[in-house]
Amino acid sequence: MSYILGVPRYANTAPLYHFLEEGDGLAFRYGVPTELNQWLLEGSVDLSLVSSYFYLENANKLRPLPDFSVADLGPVYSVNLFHRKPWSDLRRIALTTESATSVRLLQYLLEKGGIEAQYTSEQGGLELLERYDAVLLIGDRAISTYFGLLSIIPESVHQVPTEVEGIRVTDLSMKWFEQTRLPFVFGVWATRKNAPPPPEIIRRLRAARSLGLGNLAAVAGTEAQRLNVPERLMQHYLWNFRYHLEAPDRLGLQAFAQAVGLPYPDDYWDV
Ligand SMILES: C=C(O[C@@H]1C=C(C(=O)O)C=C[C@H]1O)C(=O)O
Repeated sequence: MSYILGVPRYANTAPLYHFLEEGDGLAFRYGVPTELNQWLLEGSVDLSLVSSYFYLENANKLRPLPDFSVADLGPVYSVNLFHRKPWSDLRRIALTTESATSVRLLQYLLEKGGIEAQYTSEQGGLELLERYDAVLLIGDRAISTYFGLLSIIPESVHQVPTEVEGIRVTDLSMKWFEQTRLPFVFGVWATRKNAPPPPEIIRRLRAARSLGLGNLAAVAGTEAQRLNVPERLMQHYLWNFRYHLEAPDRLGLQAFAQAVGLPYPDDYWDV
């Protein structure tokens, strides 16, 4: 019987699993974050990336690893609200079905700005702007859509446009940073509370992460090809993430819990 790891098939987690080998008691199950969240809770995966919001909601049943995250400080580039109207005029919003965290983050940011919007879960891309004021995309789809709008890849991050041909791109993580000056944690890796993670598996995960981050060009090359975007863009996208749930990230997670009215358990596996 293999230990089953829930893995999102997103470029942003590739540095963690690119060098992780299946076999020898370990198997992968791929899904989008909303699927992984449910699979972990119901027991069809043993250890998984979960949306940070889902973890906070289910903290009585789940416990995270102490040092694994998908987080960033400032822009993330792949949790994007695409819209034509200004932020304050947004009323009807189409939401990705893949995410728990960013949906809640968006609602929080709009409510905080006194904006009352209607939210509908939809699968799709920019064509949804024909029927909605805004569309929220995450992960690979958000990166591909953003790249699709750019005619050139800027030399400097300060030249990345936030509006192209009338379509505005609001990076939710950047908005969070402007308000809090803290990192934002999109995902953590967790098990069910009654099923501690085997130390040997964690050792393999940490070794794979070291290799992935140490050989980021190789990871970025594979992911750039898969998504058909330039390697330079993929490299910058990946090195911008924070994968170790360090003290500032935990503060960010705590602030997010507070923002959405959930307790912050501060309870991690000692592994
Ligand atoms: C930053 C991202 O992180 C992902 C977003 C998640 C969410 O919003 O629920 C969960 C896990 C992360 O891998 C992204 O996909 O763009």
